[in-house]
Amino acid sequence: MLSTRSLRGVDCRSRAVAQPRVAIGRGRLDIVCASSAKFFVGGNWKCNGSVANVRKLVDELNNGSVPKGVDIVCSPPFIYIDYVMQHLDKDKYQLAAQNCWIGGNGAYTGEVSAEQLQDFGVPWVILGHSERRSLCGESNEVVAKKTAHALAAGLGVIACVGETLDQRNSGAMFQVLDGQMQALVDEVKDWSKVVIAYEPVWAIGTGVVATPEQAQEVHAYLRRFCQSKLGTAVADKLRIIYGGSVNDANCKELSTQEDIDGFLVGGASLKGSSFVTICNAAGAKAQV
Ligand SMILES: O=C(CO)COP(=O)(O)O
Repeated sequence: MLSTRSLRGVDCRSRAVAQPRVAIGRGRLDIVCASSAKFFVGGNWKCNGSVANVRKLVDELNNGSVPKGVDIVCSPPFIYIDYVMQHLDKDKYQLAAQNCWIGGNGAYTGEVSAEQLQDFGVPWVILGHSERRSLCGESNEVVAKKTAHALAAGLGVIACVGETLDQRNSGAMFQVLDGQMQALVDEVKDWSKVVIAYEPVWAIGTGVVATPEQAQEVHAYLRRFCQSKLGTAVADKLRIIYGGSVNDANCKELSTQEDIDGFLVGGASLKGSSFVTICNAAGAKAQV
């Protein structure tokens, strides 16, 4: 099936935009792309949960009706991964870790390697979340090297990027995103198992969600960045998902945006019914 991605006005910022395969009128440049990329919804449980409420959440998720044709990934804290793997309905949900070590196994106390995740059957890992960047000092280069290592170990990577409010307000947003993305471009050879999560730091856990227009502007920018660096084929297939105060009330409108290919959900992923609703909103777009 073919779908259309639009680059409104082909902004700007003097970025080279790869030649579209089809261009049609009204001042909009429409790029026809193969829509083999499934919508993607991740639930990042962060450092939340207890044995009792992880059990409850797993039950709620298993009882929920979620659309086929959407990749849905749950990311519990490491300590609950085994339980979740044993009990979560594998026909509906996949698993992700929230981090992994930058290299292979060895004397790295407290770390979990990508090889161990792969060995244990965890197919995805979230890397470069802003909480790890700010609280654990992970630089763009560290995140990129972790990403390359995890991909080489066979995992899929949800790589997070995003600006702080100060960076946005001071006009440094695109420069910050460029730095985060360029580090990935420098390290990653095969993008087929990468999902980019745009998570503006000011929207994470604040209840202040980006407007659909704000999110779309950045998603389109990130796609153009990838077009110019990696080519149209890679950029069109790359899933760029949005995270930051996504909930069951705002997900539908966000999902209608052209370049929003899914969500990375924090707080609302801890409530089974909300997460299931978000997965279904995404499913509505996936079936368009
Ligand atoms: O950080 C996030 C997902 O990784 C978003 O968190 P919230 O949905 O709680 O804002």
